[in-house]
Amino acid sequence: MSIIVDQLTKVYGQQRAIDNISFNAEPGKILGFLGPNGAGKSTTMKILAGFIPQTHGRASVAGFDVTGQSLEVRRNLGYLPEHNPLYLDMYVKESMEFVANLHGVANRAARISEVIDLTGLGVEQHKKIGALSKGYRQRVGIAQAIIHDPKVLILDEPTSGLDPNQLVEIRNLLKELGKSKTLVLSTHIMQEVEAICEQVVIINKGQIVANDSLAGLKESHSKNSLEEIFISLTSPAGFSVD
Ligand SMILES: Nc1ncnc2c1ncn2[C@@H]1O[C@H](COP(=O)(O)OP(=O)(O)OP(=O)(O)O)[C@@H](O)[C@H]1O
Repeated sequence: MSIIVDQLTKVYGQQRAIDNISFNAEPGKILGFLGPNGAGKSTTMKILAGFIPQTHGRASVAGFDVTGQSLEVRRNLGYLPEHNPLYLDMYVKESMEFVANLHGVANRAARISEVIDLTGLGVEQHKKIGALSKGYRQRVGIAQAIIHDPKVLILDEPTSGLDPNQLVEIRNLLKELGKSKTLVLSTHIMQEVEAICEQVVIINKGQIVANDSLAGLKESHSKNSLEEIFISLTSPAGFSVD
């Protein structure tokens, strides 16, 4: 397993943002990490990326412990944080060079143009990031996450802000990346999960309420769409879709 989350808990002050959660992810099976606003998705992803420490429990990425082996974790992980923080004053290509340098990427120039092509940044590559539209900024974030060709990708809402054409392109890219890599992505777009994810983990109020294959989840809840299943598992008591 390339990602192992084992009884992980994060407490902020009085609040348990995630509460004793466990799940695994493996290469070749894109895992959709779903949950309502505030459920604990970003918190979990930040712990996996070594950005914040957990309160209890363990997690590993590519066989390395996120607490004790964070350098090895970073080498093997591409992470797109929520809100995609970028240096707005940098030019697109300059920012790619900066990140490629940090990772010690070999054949830098060739790899940068390969990733610019893969993420469809070609036409915008000479602009400053601050001058890009939201969708193109999102592409830069994805490009930076994959520049070092990591084994594991954790992408927090990678398609947020994309128009329908861009959505299709980026989904195809993610699908391609997910064939060989371990890919976990969070999204609020159920259609996206249906289109590219094989595994689904749903978290609600810090606790896991579903962990199954997409097909298995549909079979065990005699509901037609993932949206209906999501609502039945996460909506406040008394609300359901009929
Ligand atoms: N630094 C922090 N300090 C205190 N509470 C926090 C902090 N970060 C997150 N939380 C709380 O932890 C809970 C989980 O937040 P998190 O960002 O992980 O949710 P999420 O599932 O990613 O939500 P969204 O879909 O809205 O992005 C929320 O109630 C949030 O307010």
